[in-house]
Amino acid sequence: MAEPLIELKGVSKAFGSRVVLDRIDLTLYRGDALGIIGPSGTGKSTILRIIAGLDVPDEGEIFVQGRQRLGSIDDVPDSIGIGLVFQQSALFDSLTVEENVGFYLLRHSKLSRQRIRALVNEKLEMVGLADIGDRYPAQLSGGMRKRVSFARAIIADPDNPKDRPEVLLYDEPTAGLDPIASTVLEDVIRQLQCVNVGCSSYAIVTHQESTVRRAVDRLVFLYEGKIQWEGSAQEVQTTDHPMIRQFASGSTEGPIHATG
Ligand SMILES: Nc1ncnc2c1ncn2[C@@H]1O[C@H](COP(=O)(O)OP(=O)(O)OP(=O)(O)O)[C@@H](O)[C@H]1O
Repeated sequence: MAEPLIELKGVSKAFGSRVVLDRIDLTLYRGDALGIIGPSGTGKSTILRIIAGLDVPDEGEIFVQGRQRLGSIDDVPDSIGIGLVFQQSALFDSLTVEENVGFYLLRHSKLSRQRIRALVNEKLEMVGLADIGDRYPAQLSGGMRKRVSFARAIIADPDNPKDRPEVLLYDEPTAGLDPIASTVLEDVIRQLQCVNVGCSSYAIVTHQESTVRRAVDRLVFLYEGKIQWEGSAQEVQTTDHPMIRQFASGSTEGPIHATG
């Protein structure tokens, strides 16, 4: 049995009077490629923020490698690194792509500029954007900016293994990308899981069928604050669970109510 890295037990979260998560139990195991799916506004990003320690639940417990986390990441650092790849790509407009991707290493590592440049180029190549290091964000398409911010999120100091998160959380990494660019990122996500020893598990929030197919092994379906269904990425195609069938077909008829 794989080692549980992060466990949410009875986790609830409300914003004002709106209960977004209602006593959720969810475990992320070592080696997991977990997909979190569900209609918009059902709390998928909130779960990622709670796992990352950026948000604190109103109720429930969180265990990281069996040890209870008390408070947020600012209160007590976790025993493992957890990285969150945000949904929105916030690049610095006044910096080049190379400076954006190398931003963290330029400020926080002892690596030479030359080494950082090589690492930046490697990451840009991984996301299919070689040779754009000297451009500025304004000169890129929205999809390119998204891939640059992805490259920035996965760069780490190779001389400092602690710098590389063991758990990566992806919030809609392929949203708005064309099918080929999506495939490139889905492959990178898998590659990071398999190649880098320290980066063995991830959870990914997605609405893209191709991302579920290519980058996910296990899935949970979230609706009305609860995990309504759990299964493998293959089972999502075959299950007769009415919510999954409705969600997969995009029908407005069924147990899921369209929200604004
Ligand atoms: N900081 C906050 N303050 C108030 N409400 C919030 C906050 N964060 C999230 N919410 C609300 O909580 C609900 C769940 O948001 P969340 O972003 O987790 O949903 P989601 O499932 O990731 O949605 P989507 O698929 O559209 O990205 C939404 O109704 C949202 O408006």
